[in-house]
Amino acid sequence: MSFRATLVALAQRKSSKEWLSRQSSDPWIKQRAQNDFYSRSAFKLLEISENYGNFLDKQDVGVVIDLGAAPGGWSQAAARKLGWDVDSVKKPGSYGLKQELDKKGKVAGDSYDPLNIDDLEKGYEHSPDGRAIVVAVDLLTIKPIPGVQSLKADFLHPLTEGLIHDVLVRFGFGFGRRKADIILSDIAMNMTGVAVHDDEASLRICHAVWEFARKNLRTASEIGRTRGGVLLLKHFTHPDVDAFRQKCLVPNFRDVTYIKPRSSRSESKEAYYLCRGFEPETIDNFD
Ligand SMILES: C[S@@+](CC[C@H](N)C(=O)[O-])C[C@H]1O[C@@H](n2cnc3c(N)ncnc32)[C@H](O)[C@@H]1O
Repeated sequence: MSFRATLVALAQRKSSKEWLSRQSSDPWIKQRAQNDFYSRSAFKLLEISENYGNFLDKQDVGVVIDLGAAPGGWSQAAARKLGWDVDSVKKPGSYGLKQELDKKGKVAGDSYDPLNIDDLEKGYEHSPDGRAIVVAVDLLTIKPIPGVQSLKADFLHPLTEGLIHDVLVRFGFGFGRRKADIILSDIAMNMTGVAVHDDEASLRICHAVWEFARKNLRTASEIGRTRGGVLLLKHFTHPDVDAFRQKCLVPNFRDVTYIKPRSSRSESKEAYYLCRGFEPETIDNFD
């Protein structure tokens, strides 16, 4: 092995050790093992809900939309709060995955199809316990989760919003429930390392999620609670994000709170806006 290759190998070994040591001492990762969540992010959501009025526990919540949901920790945590239970599931399935079959007719894998039109599958049957639906959207496949209808799609694709409505109608939540009580966005795009580009991309996602919420979130008055209509939005710190908060979020929600959860690594630039009590200045109909 050359001197340079040895150095690289040593550096890799050192960073692997650091990573392993961080993983083994991370309380959230230990808790994940105990609670069987697909990701440590589940604890961020539970922590935020518990610290801010237990918005996931409200009995009137009928629809939660989880954007950027893979591998599925938030969706799992939300579905469990909404009364879904692993044992109550009758039929596993998912919505919108384009599965590819091999020559023998066995599932060989799945692929990304932004339209997801031709491959609707029957999802979980409703549990007698589950009182609400979670619609999870991600570019990546989400393993089946009780109470969660997964949609493998690009949230930024113009047709994805229609697909989300389709899921809501399909699973029995009808016209009165075509809007969400809670919209969660933990979307994180792949960072390029070029700050200007990454900042722009992250702000673009914030605007897109806000536009989606503006049209698809139930208002506090429709729900009948002053802090009803919740948007939890991940963002990455940079100078323009505060202007976005002031312009788009503050005038349309009763409370907008900046949150850096304990379970979020301190070195990470990520933080959240928790927006409660949706009372938009103007409401558009999406029909
Ligand atoms: C931090 S992860 C989400 C973790 C998730 N909340 C959990 O609890 O498991 C961010 C996700 O955003 C997704 N994402 C990024 N851009 C997206 C887009 N345009 N549409 C849908 N999902 C996207 C990524 O694929 C990734 O799975």
